[in-house]
Amino acid sequence: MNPSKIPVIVLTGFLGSGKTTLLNRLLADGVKTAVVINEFGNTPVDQDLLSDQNIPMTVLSGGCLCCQIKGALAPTLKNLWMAWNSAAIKPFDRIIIETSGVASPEPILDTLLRERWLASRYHLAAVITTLAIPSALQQLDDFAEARAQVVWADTLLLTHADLAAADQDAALNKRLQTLAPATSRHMMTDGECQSGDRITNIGPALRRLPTGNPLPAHNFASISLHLDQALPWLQLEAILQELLARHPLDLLRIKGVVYLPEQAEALAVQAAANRLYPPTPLTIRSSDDRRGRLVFITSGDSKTLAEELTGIFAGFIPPNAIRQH
Ligand SMILES: Nc1nc2c(ncn2[C@@H]2O[C@H](COP(=O)(O)OP(=O)(O)OP(=O)(O)O)[C@@H](O)[C@H]2O)c(=O)[nH]1
Repeated sequence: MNPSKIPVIVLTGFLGSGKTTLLNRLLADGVKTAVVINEFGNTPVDQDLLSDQNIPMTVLSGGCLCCQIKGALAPTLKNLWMAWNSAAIKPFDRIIIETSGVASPEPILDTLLRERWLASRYHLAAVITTLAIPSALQQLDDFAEARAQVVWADTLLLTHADLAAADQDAALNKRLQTLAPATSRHMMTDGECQSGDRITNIGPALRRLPTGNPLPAHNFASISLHLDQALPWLQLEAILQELLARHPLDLLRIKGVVYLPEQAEALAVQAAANRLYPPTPLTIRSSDDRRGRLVFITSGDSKTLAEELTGIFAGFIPPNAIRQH
């Protein structure tokens, strides 16, 4: 690694596979880090899920860094470099870019490696891809983006190991042996390597240059809504479970920040691969307006889903509170 360049880690992986969970672990490892978070939905949520809110953080939402908002990456990295270069005490020693869950990493790597201004100031230290063991095989079958995330990885982190059956581990490893035979793999639970290895100690493999052949356009849509009124958890949980049951294949991700009438703190709400996770309390922030927000990512018919959401949440959302893209 060239010590005069700022290292960049690209953290990618399919929707809900554990990128933000891992990012929180990496932020706790003591290296001063600036974070660039890319979210597909136009109502960002991830920044509220980070345990450290006092770091340089840029949120690029409403599309993927690999396509719709690809042009935003270079100016963001230029601004970060200007801030870094002009500071007597360096505000960060590395950058982690968390891609959206439906991003293909190749165009992002292309920007980092081929844009001369960036390539002379930044060093691509690693491409880390998370895959949730219980759902990864299906996602690899269904989505070219999930396959691209594996193919471009230096390190594959097989997450949700605590929820995986032994035959799921074996089947996924067999598939990865074909897709990316030379790439190291590590089992993870809640952002921790089961082997005890530190993720940042895992070096990159030989890097290929991107080919410049982009994947076909994404077939995903996101719907976001703002909740004017706090819903009791039991009611919200029943609504979300019902939605997941009605859309077992196409409703790929739900995430959001909600408020309950019975509780002061906001709660992070998460569902992926048809599993609703227990909600987790977030620290109270001065900017809290006690308006909840939920983001739904679908590979199905977003118009129908938006109509369904309007019906289900009627009474809790103001008019025109649902946005699609
Ligand atoms: N049981 C279990 N849950 C996990 C593990 N890793 C992550 N999760 C949970 O899975 C859900 C999704 O994790 P995130 O880290 O937000 O996933 P992500 O890849 O950042 O999601 P997107 O950015 O929306 O694509 C959260 O509720 C996490 O707490 C794990 O190893 N085991």
